[in-house]
Amino acid sequence: MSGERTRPVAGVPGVDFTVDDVRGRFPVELEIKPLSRPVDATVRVPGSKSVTNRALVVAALADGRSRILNPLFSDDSYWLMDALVRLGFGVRADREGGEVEILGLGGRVPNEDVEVFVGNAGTVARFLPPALALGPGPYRLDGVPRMRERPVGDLVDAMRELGAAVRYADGEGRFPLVVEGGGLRGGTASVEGSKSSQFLSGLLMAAPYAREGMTLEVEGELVSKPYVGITTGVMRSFGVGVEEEGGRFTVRPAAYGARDYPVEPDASGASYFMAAAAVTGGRVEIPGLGSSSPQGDLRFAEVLERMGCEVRIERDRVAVQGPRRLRGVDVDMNAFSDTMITLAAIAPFADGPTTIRDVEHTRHQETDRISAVATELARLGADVREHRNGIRIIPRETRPTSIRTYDDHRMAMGFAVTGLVAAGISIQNPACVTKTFPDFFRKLDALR
Ligand SMILES: O=C(O)C1=C[C@@H](OP(=O)(O)O)[C@@H](O)[C@H](O)C1
Ligand SMILES: C=C(OP(=O)(O)O)C(=O)O
Repeated sequence: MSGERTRPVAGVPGVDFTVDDVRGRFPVELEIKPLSRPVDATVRVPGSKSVTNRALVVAALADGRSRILNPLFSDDSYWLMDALVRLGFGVRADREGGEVEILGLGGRVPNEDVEVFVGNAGTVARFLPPALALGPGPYRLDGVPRMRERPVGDLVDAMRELGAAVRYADGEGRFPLVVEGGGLRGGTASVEGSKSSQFLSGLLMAAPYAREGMTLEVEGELVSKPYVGITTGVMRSFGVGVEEEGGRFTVRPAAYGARDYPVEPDASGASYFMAAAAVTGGRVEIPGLGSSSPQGDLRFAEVLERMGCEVRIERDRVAVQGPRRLRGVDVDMNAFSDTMITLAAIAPFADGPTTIRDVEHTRHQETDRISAVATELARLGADVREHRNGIRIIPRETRPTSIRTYDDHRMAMGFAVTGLVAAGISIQNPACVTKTFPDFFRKLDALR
């Protein structure tokens, strides 16, 4: 699992392994051998983490049986499914068949007095508390040690404004939390958006079942904006509309309808393979991801285009052809910062500096990402300038390096792409990829 702490899990019917089992199959360190020729591949990436975990929450709140098709099976979705089982929802996963069935209870949470473990999944940590306020409670939520450092206070403040009884079981502003339950009054609340968009998304998904409906006014600059569009899109698909006007989101009392819901491939996961095409001057095609995708991380393809790649985004696929020489870029990645590490990891091979701006919020994620990237790029030989909210990378010749990943899946996946072109790269603790992409190294190996 993502982190050092484990605890007994309820187990998800149809999933016959634990997160620890999967992690145990990885070596302590993995050497990445450079490719002997440019990449030329069609890569099927797993279902989107963000869409999967929204669909699971909304399906549990809907009335009746839903099937989530092509869901992501990884630590982050496992912890959500495990939580739903503990809470008393009917969940049946079929990994081979690529689906999860959820029996939703129309806004009711059946079990009281439940302990929920969220791992290091921001989506589980921030999406469940508002939904749990609807149940009888109490619900105690905890995660790995890093989750105890990640921000949640802005969510708790907004929940309290909406009439939810929620308290900190340990330190103020941090996990673990206790949600007392008893229903959600709703009404108007402000929610701070500058640390994470997940607070707003979590509140919106529970909003239809608040007695007075909900109006949320975003305070501060909302980071990772496209994720809110993913939230409202999933809600709309399950029959509930969100009115949005100038940073004000209104949801009227309503009920989700159960349905079959297909999950599109994960755009953040796809970024590593697009980057592989870019740095090797090769070609990669990602089927199933296309121009109508709500995933902001698809904008990474536009960054590659600015770096000299030829990019085609069609209705149901994305194709990237790498250039002979990659250009450095200056880019604001606030809206799609999960691909920041992917860009940083190929920046050493551009013909000039790359500047990544406005990503201070990534300091609160799996690790302090700006600092982790700066440290490892410097160890790799690049000339790096770290700023409070960004980073500038000036390419220099790379040297063999054992990359530390700080238990951050994106550090492991990003720098594995570096290893496809630089000699002597190995990845420490490669098992951390199980957070969102357990199969990542097998897919990377298939590029050979
Ligand atoms: O809502 C979501 O699914 C996510 C929102 C983003 O988080 P922040 O809003 O905290 O930046 C993103 O980094 C994360 O991987 C997934
Ligand atoms: C920031 C990420 O995850 P989380 O959902 O835990 O915030 C991520 O996947 O890059």
